[in-house]
Amino acid sequence: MLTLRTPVLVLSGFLGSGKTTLLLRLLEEASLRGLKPGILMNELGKQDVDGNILKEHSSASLEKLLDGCICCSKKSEITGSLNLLLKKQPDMVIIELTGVANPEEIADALTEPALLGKLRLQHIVTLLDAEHSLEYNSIFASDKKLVHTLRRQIETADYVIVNKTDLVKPAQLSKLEKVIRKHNETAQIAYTTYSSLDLSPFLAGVSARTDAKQPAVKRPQAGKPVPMRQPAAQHEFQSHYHDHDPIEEVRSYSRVQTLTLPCSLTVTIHRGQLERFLSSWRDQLIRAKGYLFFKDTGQMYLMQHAGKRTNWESAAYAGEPYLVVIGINLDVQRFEQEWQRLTLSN
Ligand SMILES: Nc1nc2c(ncn2[C@@H]2O[C@H](COP(=O)(O)OP(=O)(O)OP(=O)(O)O)[C@@H](O)[C@H]2O)c(=O)[nH]1
Repeated sequence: MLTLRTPVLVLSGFLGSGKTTLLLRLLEEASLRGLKPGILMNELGKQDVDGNILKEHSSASLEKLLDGCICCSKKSEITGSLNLLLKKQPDMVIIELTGVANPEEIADALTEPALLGKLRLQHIVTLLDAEHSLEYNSIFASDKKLVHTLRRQIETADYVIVNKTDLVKPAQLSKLEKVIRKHNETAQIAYTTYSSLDLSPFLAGVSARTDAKQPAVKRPQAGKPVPMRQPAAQHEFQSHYHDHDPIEEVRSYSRVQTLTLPCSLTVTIHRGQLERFLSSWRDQLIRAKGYLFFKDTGQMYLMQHAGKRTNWESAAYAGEPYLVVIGINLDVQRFEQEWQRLTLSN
């Protein structure tokens, strides 16, 4: 049977940048296209404000992770929530992150064994508040982790939406564009009010599983659609696409790629070799992890590689070993070739 992974659209951006406003527009557009999205919402507080707004506007399936950031305290719960959503067979999953979440952590969570092969990261969309974004670095200077997270929100996005343009002068937008380009040369940039833009790119390739019609959702506050700006590097951006799974039909255009590589039990590479291999890719690697069996110790290990560090833990995992790699603008083809060379020559 042909199994298609459910496409995932991640909405990131600092508090108040316009994520929920965009989500409501996406739900409206999805409804017009007869699509049934599932939504995972994460809020920092115990009060589910956005979830309540959403319920008023749409009947889309909703899972909530309240009172903690999805990429920190709630990380372990993502798998359960996404599996619950998947039971409702959505045509796509939209994840709205808290303002302080790092989207790469979500890419990481999607590679958990319980989700492997079920979901495909399609796009990471980051919203920026045109009025305040430029001030964040100085306002939050003492909070290095937050400054890093806000930068990663820009770096990992394949679409950056500069929202609330009604509140600023054009000169502010030029400054913002320079900052975006400093951190991300290839993302498509759109300038919007009330997150209003052509949403086709986010829903392209998503098709309905059932004939079930979703009730229409109400429009959020009106704003004129602003066409998506096509940067000169668009062609280059799209060429980063790589369809790893031959039976996969839904393409991913995300800058963040996830690769799952088999690593047969008969392979006899050593841990040091694997560490050297991963560190040779450090410029394009965000994370690598997997269950790997090493003949020299006769032991299965859970390997976690992040930054310059690789941790090994013996594991009781009894399935087929594999390596998951998460990269940014990763040369996927070359990575696969080098991986094959390494594992075949041993
Ligand atoms: N003036 C102006 N207000 C906007 C615009 N877009 C959104 N807003 C308002 O800004 C507020 C925050 O918008 P949301 O969509 O809730 O932002 P968010 O990113 O989901 O916020 P958090 O849930 O706090 O992370 C709401 O009151 C919106 O109506 C815009 O383009 N211009």
